[in-house]
Amino acid sequence: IYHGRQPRKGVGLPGPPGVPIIGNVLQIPKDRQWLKWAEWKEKYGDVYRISIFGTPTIILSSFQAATDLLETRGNIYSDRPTATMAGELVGWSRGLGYAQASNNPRFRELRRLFHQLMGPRACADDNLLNIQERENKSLLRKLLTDPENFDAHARECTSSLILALTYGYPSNTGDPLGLIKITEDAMHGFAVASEPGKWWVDSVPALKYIPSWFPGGSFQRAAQAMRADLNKLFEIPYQFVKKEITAGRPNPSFLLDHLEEKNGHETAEEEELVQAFGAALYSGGAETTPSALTSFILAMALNPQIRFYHPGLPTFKDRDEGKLLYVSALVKEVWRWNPSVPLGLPHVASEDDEYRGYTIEKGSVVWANVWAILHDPAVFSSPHKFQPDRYLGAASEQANSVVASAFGFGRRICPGMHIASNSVFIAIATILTLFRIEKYVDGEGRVVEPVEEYDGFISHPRAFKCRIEPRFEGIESLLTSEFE
Ligand code: HEM
Repeated sequence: IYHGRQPRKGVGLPGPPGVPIIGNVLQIPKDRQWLKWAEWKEKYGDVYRISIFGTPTIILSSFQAATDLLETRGNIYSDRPTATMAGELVGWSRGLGYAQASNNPRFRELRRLFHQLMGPRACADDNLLNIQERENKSLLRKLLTDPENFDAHARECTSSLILALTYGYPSNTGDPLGLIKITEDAMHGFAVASEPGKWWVDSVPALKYIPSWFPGGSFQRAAQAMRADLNKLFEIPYQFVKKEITAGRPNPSFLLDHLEEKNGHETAEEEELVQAFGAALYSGGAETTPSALTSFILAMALNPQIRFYHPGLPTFKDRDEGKLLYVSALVKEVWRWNPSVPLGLPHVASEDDEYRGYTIEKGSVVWANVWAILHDPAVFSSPHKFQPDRYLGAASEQANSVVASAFGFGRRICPGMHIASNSVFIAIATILTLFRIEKYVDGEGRVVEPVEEYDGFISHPRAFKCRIEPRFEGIESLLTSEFE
């Protein structure tokens, strides 16, 4: 771990030399930074320091270091860096991901709402599990009728689930308010505004005072358009529920419970907070779960030897009775093989700290290289291979605990991890039961190897083709009757 160096007290961490002012910026690729950072681990150890425009930036590349700092000393490392573009200018700092934790009642309140809607207890509740099974069947039906667009279906079904849970918005009536489009537009803005290195204003916050008409001010126009999309996401679903209440036909939902509890006495601040909560659900969920589902399909196309049989359509009840251990192992391997958030989200040191004799200054940005942790050959042998059985059997304890790193660490750990685990679990169990996933065969009978390539800060397999075919006849009627 120390790479032979003895830690010395009070000194700065090792790291690649940079240049004045911009530091190591030019050495970091625009895409898949985690690979470069994993390379640097080999040279500088599992805790090293780089500089981004003068900001000390600490990269943690082992489970030990990430848990020591971000969990054990979580009170020091639970803030986020200020994100000028996505957070301030577009407005996502009203949600959770960009909120500061220290002395921020809003942070605690948003985490509490997440816990209430999708904490471990809520995610074991039959009502929620039934909604997840129902939304999953809609994914299965789409795969049956239009298998080529599996990627789009995974996205739509994730959005539908959030809309159903939060607002009771029905997914089987064709999206009359166009909410899926509204969420997609806002989320596109979130992804673009959050792209590391894309916006100068993130590195030089004083640029935020440049007006939009000024040369170089085009980022302000981009921010305004993205902000307008975000405002729609705040307001339109919220107004939908209020109208349904007035019309006397609201579906059960998180927001309905909340409004009933307030009984017409909601303050403007409470209204804004609960709207921000709805948007926070998307910011965390809309890209990640579909990325995991698409990674799963890619893994199956690349590993046709993986098979799974279950009599009838698997349910959460089967899981809870301990019948689907192999599927649980598959889910974990999906988290590990292509972690959806390979660098997690950045944490900030809110005071000076010392670790292994090195100094970490207040204000340092701290990233856990989740990808490197999940591809550490000391924990996961042949880390590039997709091998679900690494979580089964006597020697699997370490793999089982380290794989949770896919959801981050400490006070900022992903609050959607239980619902995401449910979604991916039920999708994998049922898809493998009903469908064969194989490599694509072109018009001339040639097998087309899917290429394993990824894009984005939320890492998503690049578009690839495969065949998703029913394993047996009569799936349609099975799904329809079960659905009804
Ligand atoms: C494939 C599934 C998912 C993965 C791999 C994932 C991973 C992560 C990671 C690594 C973080 C950063 C944790 C840290 O700072 O240490 C995070 C934060 C977050 N996730 Fe997830 N996530 C997933 C699904 C979801 C879902 C479904 C939701 C909501 C519906 C969600 C909501 C959030 C939110 C709001 C945060 C920010 C929390 C905070 O800053 O306090 N995530 N997630």
